[in-house]
Amino acid sequence: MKNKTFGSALLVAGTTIGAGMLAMPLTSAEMGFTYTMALLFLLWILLSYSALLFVEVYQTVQRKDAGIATLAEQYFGMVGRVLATLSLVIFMYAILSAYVTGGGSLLAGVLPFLGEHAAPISIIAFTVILGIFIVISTGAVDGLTRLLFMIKLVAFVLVLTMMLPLVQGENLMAMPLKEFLIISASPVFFTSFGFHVIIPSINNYLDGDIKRLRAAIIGGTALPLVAYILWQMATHGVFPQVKFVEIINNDPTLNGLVDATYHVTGSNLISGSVRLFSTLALVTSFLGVSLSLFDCLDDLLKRINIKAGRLALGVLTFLPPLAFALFYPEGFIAALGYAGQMFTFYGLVLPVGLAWRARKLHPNLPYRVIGGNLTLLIALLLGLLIMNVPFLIEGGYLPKVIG
Ligand SMILES: N[C@@H](Cc1ccccc1)C(=O)O
Repeated sequence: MKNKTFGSALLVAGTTIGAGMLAMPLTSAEMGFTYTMALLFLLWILLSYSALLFVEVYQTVQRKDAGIATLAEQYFGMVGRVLATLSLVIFMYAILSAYVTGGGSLLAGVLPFLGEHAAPISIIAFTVILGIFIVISTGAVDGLTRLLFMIKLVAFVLVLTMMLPLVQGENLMAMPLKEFLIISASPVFFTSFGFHVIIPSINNYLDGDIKRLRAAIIGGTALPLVAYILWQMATHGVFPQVKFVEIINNDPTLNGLVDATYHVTGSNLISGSVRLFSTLALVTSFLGVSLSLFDCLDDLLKRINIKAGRLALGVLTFLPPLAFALFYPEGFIAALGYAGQMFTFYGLVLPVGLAWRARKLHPNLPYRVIGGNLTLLIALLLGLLIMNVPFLIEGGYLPKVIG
């Protein structure tokens, strides 16, 4: 594979742009575009910062294939290893089960001749076909992601060329309908910028070259930011806020949004493009998360001195989400409810802790993320706040949002 840094940046962007992007406009409909922009920038900075903290800490690893849980053990002992492993593995199994279910039902839609077995067959086919690439190698996943990401980009540009000309300046001026919506919406936006599980895989893929890892992360997070801004501008700008809120109250799903855009643009092409785009968003994010889980399990097995082959690792990666999707969907839906919390833990609280310890033990590391202890503290506090937002909404302290 020629330029691995470019490929890694696309793996980051591909993992990031997933289901979250589709949920975001529904979550922020009542918030108005200005506040939406503010939240996008703030969370982009926060999550790029935490990813770069991982890069900083990766300068101190002993093996280039060390996983996040190995880093946690290096700095926080067995407690760190166990907490990191649990939050990573449960998070990834839950999100993969959701992706397998979603991908399966999309596939079943084009295979109706399978009759009553369409759903399970499609779920299995979706997983096996994509799983093969994971089992082959990271290079194979890189190749497939490049291809799919390009098609995804074309579909997205098509959506934008149809929607952006209809944007009206006054729609973008809308203010939040309730106070503190920006806080309520933060977990959905936060998870939308998530990709951190893939850092160990690309660190290994780039042979532990910190400069290239850093470049891949900066490039790979800039792309989603631009995509999210344009997407929010299109959705917030096409509809007056009252209408936008009405749409999502009638059907708070992507389908509702697609139908509404179809009415405004009068074009069938828009529904097709949004559908193609959302399918590919799901697939590229699935590829990124599966690759991450595969490497995370490898890291765990190495720790307990089990040498598993790629096929066995593939089975361990895909069998549980398949089983959940086929036999016990309630299980992963329950786990998914806590996905945001698990991600805030390993994606923000943990890297802050790691960097804090690493800076004490290795004060002269060549690369250091800007900002000192105060920045670490602010990031930690924001992480703790975002982690508690669902409880604050439940307790009635914050307004409810979709997502
Ligand atoms: N950002 C992904 C979700 C995700 C979060 C964290 C890690 C990996 C994936 C999405 O929007 O769907």
